[in-house]
Amino acid sequence: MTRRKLVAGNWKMHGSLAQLAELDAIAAAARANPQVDVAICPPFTLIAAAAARGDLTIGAQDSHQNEKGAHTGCVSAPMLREAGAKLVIVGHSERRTDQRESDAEVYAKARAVIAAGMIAIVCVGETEGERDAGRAAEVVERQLQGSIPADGTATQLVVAYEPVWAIGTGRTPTVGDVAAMHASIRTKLGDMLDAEAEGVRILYGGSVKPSNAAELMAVNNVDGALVGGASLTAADFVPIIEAAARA
Ligand SMILES: O=C(CO)COP(=O)(O)O
Repeated sequence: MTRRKLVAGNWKMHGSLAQLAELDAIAAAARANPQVDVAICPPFTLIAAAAARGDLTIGAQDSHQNEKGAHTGCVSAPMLREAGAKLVIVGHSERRTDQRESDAEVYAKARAVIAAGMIAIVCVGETEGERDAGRAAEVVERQLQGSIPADGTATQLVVAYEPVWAIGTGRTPTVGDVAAMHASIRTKLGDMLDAEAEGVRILYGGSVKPSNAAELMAVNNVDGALVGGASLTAADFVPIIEAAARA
């Protein structure tokens, strides 16, 4: 099956109204490469302004699992949808660490995002210690088992494999290690989702840059990228979009 590649930028806690000017060239690159899906996930405060431009798919970086309620400081999936978000990252390792999010919470958030009519990008990935101990595949399989809704909503599901030790470090796994992990994720998704697993895109994330994007995007079962630092400027992000388009 051919899966459309998705290149999504995660701005994390970066950006400003002024920085939305970067979206001019990013949206132009998205238009010039229609075979690739492109999205930017800015902080909550910028979602509405970014989406109002109308020229680029905009997402969010987290969602509460409930639709509404007494949860000071939180934002729900229907609120994100109303602001213009089309997809939501859930279970990023920074939230699993900083906010101590469990697989069960990530599962609930993914379900909320899907129920609100958006795409959930569910992040998984091992720490360096887990990889060194030979447990990377086992850890990722456990995260998938606990965080992925397996109830017939696979068309709104994307998985992002982000090895924690590769995020923001400039280090990446070997192409062989990425291929092995993405194949093992595909197999696990097959166990959980049956035939629908073939349509689920598996993104690679962690120090994706213009210089390594082409080789990463060419790996079997790599259906795009979740990009942090290199998504903050069009100068870095556009070549990654172009590499995905050529892969
Ligand atoms: O965490 C990431 C995307 O969600 C990856 O971040 P970097 O691309 O900055 O390594």
